Amino acid sequence: MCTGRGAILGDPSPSTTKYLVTGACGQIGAELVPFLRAKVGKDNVIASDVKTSRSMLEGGPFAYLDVQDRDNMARLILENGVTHVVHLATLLSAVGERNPALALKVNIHGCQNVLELAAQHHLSVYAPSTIAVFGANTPRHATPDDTIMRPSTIYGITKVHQELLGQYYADRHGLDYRSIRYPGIISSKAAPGGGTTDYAVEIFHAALARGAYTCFLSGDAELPMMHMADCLDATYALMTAPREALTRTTYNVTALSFTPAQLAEAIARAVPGFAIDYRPDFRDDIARTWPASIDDSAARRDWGWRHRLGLDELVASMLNALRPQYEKAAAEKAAAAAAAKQQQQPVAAAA
Ligand SMILES: NC(=O)c1ccc[n+]([C@@H]2O[C@H](COP(=O)([O-])OP(=O)(O)OC[C@H]3O[C@@H](n4cnc5c(N)ncnc54)[C@H](O)[C@@H]3O)[C@@H](O)[C@H]2O)c1
Ligand SMILES: C[C@@H](O)[C@H](N)C(=O)O
Repeated sequence: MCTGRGAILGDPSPSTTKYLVTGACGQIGAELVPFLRAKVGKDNVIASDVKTSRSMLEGGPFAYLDVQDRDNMARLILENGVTHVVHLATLLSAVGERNPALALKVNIHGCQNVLELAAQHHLSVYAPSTIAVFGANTPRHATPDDTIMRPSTIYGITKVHQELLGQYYADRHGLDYRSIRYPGIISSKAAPGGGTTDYAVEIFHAALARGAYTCFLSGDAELPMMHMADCLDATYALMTAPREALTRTTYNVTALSFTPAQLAEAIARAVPGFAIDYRPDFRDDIARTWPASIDDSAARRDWGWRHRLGLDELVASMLNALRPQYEKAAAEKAAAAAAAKQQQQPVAAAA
């Protein structure tokens, strides 16, 4: 049996659209799921993952789904009348290098299951790709959409596979498959899941907690980046763009590029005395193979992509979002220390 709706991503009308989001509890899903629910109604977005959180359970429908389990994925799709799959379940670059066998299984089989079921049941698919599809012999500056793709990480290899397979299903089966090659995504809600660009989130927590950060990339490792607010806007813009406006299945998208040293300087302007030092590890070697900047002119031309946050706005947004939790923690710590001191005083006086 097919659900047979022939859904297209460009038609997000609340009455016909039902999203299944895989890997929904990760850095991007934790914000994309509420964002989509605000657009199409909470019951029309089924979140799924192999882990969960209180906010995910309270926010709307949630199902356990290991993307390697094709039968369970099929059951969820058919029982819920799913029309669109947003496929986020992936092992990122650093965790992928630590466990390549698992990354191959989750990333390759997960993507194959999504695409096969989508073709069979006439669903649409949005599945992000990444700058990790590029490699050491790709042009590093203003990297175009179509260029050399010989990645050095298992993550990058699985994402090239995803891009090619998505294109294949679009060509051979008319599948509405859409993808953005995200740069590093910077956000304040969920922690990043183990990538090379994670430093650009960790640094804000360290600045507020300790006023100092030891970076696992070198100071001059320039990479393309984007704030989550821009990531959500770009994602929804591509998902809802009219199909006839699109000239490709996978688009480069970026907002800005910076090095760890430049980010640290911008943070120090807002957190006086903030200091950074560098202890590069294997992730620095990965970063050296990725683009420093991206040409996203096709996205800007075809579906009107425009980013909103530059470096200073991004830094201000992250610090404003995170500061209350660190101020609360500091106040609680001070209150606990004062209470402990008070308890000790009568003992000291009696002695
Ligand atoms: N965050 C970024 O900076 C970034 C950049 C480029 C591309 N992307 C892409 O965006 C997508 C989402 O990335 P993210 O940053 O949210 O990743 P993440 O690591 O934060 O989240 C991935 C989620 O997948 C889940 N997962 C792992 N194995 C699973 C399995 N077998 N079945 C089901 N779920 C499983 C994890 O529990 C986790 O919640 C990925 O396709 C990634 O390649 C992310
Ligand atoms: C860039 C991206 O795909 C992810 N943030 C990683 O570093 O692995």
